Amino acid sequence: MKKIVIIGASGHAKVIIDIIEKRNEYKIIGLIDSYKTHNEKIMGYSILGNENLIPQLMKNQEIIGGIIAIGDNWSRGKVRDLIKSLAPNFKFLPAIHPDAILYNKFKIKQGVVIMAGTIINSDAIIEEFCILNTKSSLGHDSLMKRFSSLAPNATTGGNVTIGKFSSVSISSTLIHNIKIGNHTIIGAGSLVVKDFENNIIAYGVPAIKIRKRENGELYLT
Ligand SMILES: CC(=O)SCCNC(=O)CCNC(=O)[C@H](O)C(C)(C)COP(=O)(O)OP(=O)(O)OC[C@H]1O[C@@H](n2cnc3c(N)ncnc32)[C@H](O)[C@@H]1OP(=O)(O)O
Repeated sequence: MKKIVIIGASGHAKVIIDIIEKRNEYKIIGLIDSYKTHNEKIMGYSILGNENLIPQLMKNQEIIGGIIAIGDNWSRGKVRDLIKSLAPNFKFLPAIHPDAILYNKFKIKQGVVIMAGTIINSDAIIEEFCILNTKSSLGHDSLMKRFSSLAPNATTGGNVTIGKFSSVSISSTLIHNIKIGNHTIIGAGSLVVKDFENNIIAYGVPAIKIRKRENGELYLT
């Protein structure tokens, strides 16, 4: 079985480890994390070190790549860029739960994570490194741009666009034809009935613009 690492050691990483174990396609040799203690164990897997260790693991342990298990969209992008610069041949694998429902011709791109109970409907496009969290639902003909995410139970109607690095938070609903700009956060439990531009936080029922936000501002603390 091909060997991989998981990058990240949070609760999100635990859910991804469970997906990999269920699919039984890759052997996880350990976790990569910059913040947790070396050799600390998560779900039985040791933290091996930080991203700088990856070139050595590719050479000595023959890992082929791994999955970036970082929920924050901006941080996931930064870590992807770092690994790409350290190890250009590292394969950024997807993690797709066997109980996700994907339309027949769905194309899986690198780094995409799709969790249990998610539904992706016909002709929806999901770009690289997006997360579709537990029981989220993406409507037909919708587009999720790179590094965007749907939190658990987030739902979109058909023909929706979610911009780069943007996040639709837990249990929010977007009606059909909505367009969300880049780096925008739709807060938890919102009902979105109009478009929102780049770099804002919006929430409520119906959702309204609350304030501006900078690229990379935290939203999962
Ligand atoms: C598996 C997983 O766990 S995946 C992660 C799941 N979690 C999520 O999706 C949550 C994402 N985060 C959110 O939705 C946050 O509420 C954010 C990012 C939109 C807003 O966060 P902040 O700007 O830090 O808001 P903050 O917490 O300081 O609250 C400010 C005020 O807005 C209110 N508020 C914050 N979010 C919302 C919301 N979604 N709806 C209504 N009111 C809200 C707060 O109650 C507070 O009100 P108050 O001033 O009267 O006390």
